[in-house]
Amino acid sequence: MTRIKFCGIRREEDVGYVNLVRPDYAGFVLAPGFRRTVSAQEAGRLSSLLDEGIVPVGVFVDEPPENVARLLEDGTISIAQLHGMEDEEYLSRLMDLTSGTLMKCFRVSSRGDVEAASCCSADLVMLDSGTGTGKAFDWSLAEGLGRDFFLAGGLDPSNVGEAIKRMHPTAVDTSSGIETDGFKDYEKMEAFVKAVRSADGE
Ligand SMILES: O=C(O)c1ccccc1N[C@@H]1O[C@H](COP(=O)(O)O)[C@@H](O)[C@H]1O
Repeated sequence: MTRIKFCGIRREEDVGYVNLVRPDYAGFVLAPGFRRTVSAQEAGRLSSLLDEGIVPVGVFVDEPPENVARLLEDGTISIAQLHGMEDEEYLSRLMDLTSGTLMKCFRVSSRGDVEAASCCSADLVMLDSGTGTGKAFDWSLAEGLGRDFFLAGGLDPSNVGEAIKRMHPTAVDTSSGIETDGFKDYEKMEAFVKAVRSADGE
């Protein structure tokens, strides 16, 4: 079964929707300055309201590794999604500070980005187009990646089925595609999960 990550959870109401619809992962944007940013303290509070089994993920952009490690170690998050320019040296420093799960995100605009993902030392990799822009990248660039990956970027209930059938990702990740007027939309979340399960069944 394809796993599902809903990102950009920022209100108690959103957590309520997540607990009803039950994706595998719930993402909190902990990088400062984005529309969906929440503080570490608020992420901790929201994460504690998640039903058991829904894994909290923190999204960071070039955050000092000590800060990322602290939130993994204190249980605020279980996975750190690194969405900036973090390189192998950064990953190695972070791995010295924590045994928490690391997911490196690659913004795909060339085959080189996909090749970098294939040999990355992080536990998990994500292929995306940007930082929650609602836009897809050219999926044909990702053919032959050679390892499991999370697929993100512009996924919504209308295209996630095609994405699964064509790309066979381990997990699909969405934020803009389950929002209306900038806020999480319960019906779109439900429709997204339904579209994923239907593609899995075909
Ligand atoms: O969503 C954000 O604001 C964000 C900020 C900083 C880094 C990453 C961010 N979002 C990530 O992008 C994917 C895809 O988003 P979308 O579906 O295209 O809107 C999202 O799930 C986050 O992982």
